Amino acid sequence: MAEAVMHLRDVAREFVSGDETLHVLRGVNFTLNAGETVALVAPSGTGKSTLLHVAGLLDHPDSGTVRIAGRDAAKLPDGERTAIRCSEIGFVYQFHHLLGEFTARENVMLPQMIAGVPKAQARVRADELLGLFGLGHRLNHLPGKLSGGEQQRVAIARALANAPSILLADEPTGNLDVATADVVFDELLRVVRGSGLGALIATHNDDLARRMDRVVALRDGVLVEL
Ligand SMILES: Nc1ncnc2c1ncn2[C@@H]1O[C@H](COP(=O)(O)OP(=O)(O)OP(=O)(O)O)[C@@H](O)[C@H]1O
Repeated sequence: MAEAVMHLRDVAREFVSGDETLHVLRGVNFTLNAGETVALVAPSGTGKSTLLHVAGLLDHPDSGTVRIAGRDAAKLPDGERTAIRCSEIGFVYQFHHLLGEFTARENVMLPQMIAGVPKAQARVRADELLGLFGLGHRLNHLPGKLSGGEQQRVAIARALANAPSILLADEPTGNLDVATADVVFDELLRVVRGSGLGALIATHNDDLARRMDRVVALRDGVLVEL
């Protein structure tokens, strides 16, 4: 049986605005297994980012459990949550969010160095990851000198830098033109499948969703399997 890398149970999240309460997540149950790719689909504004942020330990649920690496991370103190996030979770956003004053290589080295990896080792891993995305000739380029597709490839490489067990991605190719999105998405799936981690990837694109192993949809605050 596949090993679960993440387990969400009865996860709820609401936002209060004035005298109105928006129940975005109403009891999400979800298991992500090692080695599987899962598409998260839902109309805009229904809570995909909220769910990814709670699953990625960037936000707290109001109730429920977020089990990662055998522990309920939702209830841990911030320092321990950060440590789990750093070692277990890679996050890719729709916009690359690379640090503009650092080269592609340095952007991929940084999370490793924050995790305590020696500089020389971090550099080897950065070069290896960027090579997997065909960027061996762009190592010393600043993000501003890269194309949109290249920037997003660097952001994906950065998310994988600390060899996480979970990759979470929020519309990772949503900001690219259709042809580039197609290629970058296939590269992402190839590298993810080659590394054996579990990936939950939000997308509005049905064609991209179909390339993944499973598709789940967020409907009225709960996840349903499609
Ligand atoms: N911090 C917040 N405070 C108040 N409301 C919020 C907050 N974060 C999100 N929301 C609301 O929760 C709902 C879900 O937002 P979320 O960003 O998760 O949607 P989404 O499905 O990711 O949308 P999109 O696909 O457009 O990015 C929206 O109505 C949004 O306005």
